[in-house]
Amino acid sequence: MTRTPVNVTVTGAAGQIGYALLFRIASGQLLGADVPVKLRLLEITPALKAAEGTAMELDDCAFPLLQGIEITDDPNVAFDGTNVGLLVGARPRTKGMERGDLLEANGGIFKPQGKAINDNAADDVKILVVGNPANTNALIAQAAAPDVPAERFTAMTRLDHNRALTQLAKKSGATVADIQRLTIWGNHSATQYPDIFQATVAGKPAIEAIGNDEKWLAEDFIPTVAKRGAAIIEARGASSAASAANAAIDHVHTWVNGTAEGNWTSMGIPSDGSYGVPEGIISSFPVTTKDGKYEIVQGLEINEFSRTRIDASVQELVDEREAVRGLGLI
Ligand SMILES: NC(=O)C1=CN([C@@H]2O[C@H](COP(=O)(O)OP(=O)(O)OC[C@H]3O[C@@H](n4cnc5c(N)ncnc54)[C@H](O)[C@@H]3O)[C@@H](O)[C@H]2O)C=CC1
Ligand SMILES: O=C([O-])CC(=O)C(=O)O
Repeated sequence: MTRTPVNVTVTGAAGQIGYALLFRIASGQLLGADVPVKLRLLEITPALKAAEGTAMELDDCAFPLLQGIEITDDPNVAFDGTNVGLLVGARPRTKGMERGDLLEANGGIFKPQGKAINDNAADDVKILVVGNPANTNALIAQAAAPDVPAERFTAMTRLDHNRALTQLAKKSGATVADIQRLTIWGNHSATQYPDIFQATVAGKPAIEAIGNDEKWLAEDFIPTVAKRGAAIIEARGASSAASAANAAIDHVHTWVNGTAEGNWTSMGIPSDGSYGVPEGIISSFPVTTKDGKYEIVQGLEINEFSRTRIDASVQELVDEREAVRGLGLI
């Protein structure tokens, strides 16, 4: 193996998503079956021992691509030379809690981590924020990293995208592989808007594939996707973990390796003002990726049904930005 290993930092490594994520990274599913990796695990001091346990298990897998594991409670060490940073560590939402409740507690985590990324990461660093509220946590980290290009900070809405794919596949009697051009717009929260108006199912418009059932769209599909996180908490007694880890793998893999011709994905990215989304907020958009870069899909027609819902979710992001500004976090 002659390739230089890629440094991948995972925060919250001893948590439930960390446990579902690290083994997949080490086995080559994040970056490719021929890309060696070095892992840096960041945890809070009381969780270091648990992180060590996970590292022992990683050792015991004897992954050929895994060229080192470092465990630390110091963000400056964790992000030293980082090429890919997965910011997972945060306080998960528990029953009855909305994401807004988490802004302040998690802001205190993402500001110092953004600074550590700014001061220590590799020039090509790519950041995915998973920890909730993911979009605004990404904004906080980005604001603390003025020397890193803003577009390197992204937030995860791929889990929402994947959830929407399956719901649409079930309704239309197709498989997820038949579906293209689905979009999640806005915030990773209950206001998010999963948009099927541009989507196709086995080549035909998705709206036709669901028998033009707008009632299902408005009253079933959208709330099911948008509130899936809460439904998982209700069912499992804990927030989604394996599916979240899977979506993180998908997000970074697509960012690095590209979208398929004719298709796109959804990523939370800093808005450039496209589709009337205020510049600077980290909102989910339809994006294509190529050569490690992403671009917002332009020129889509947004109907009235979609416009209202995109605007509502974007407004929530604007309000979250105001809230963290008020707290001095950006
Ligand atoms: N964007 C998305 O689609 C999803 C986001 N999430 C979010 O992901 C986050 C993590 O979820 P879980 O792994 O289930 O939580 P968890 O509680 O099992 O693990 C979180 C870990 O983060 C660690 N941590 C806390 N503060 C830290 C800090 N300053 N530095 C490093 N590590 C720190 C904790 O010690 C803990 O081990 C939560 O915020 C959750 O809401 C979960 C599912 C989907
Ligand atoms: O809802 C939560 O707290 C966890 C999460 O983000 C999700 O499953 O989408």
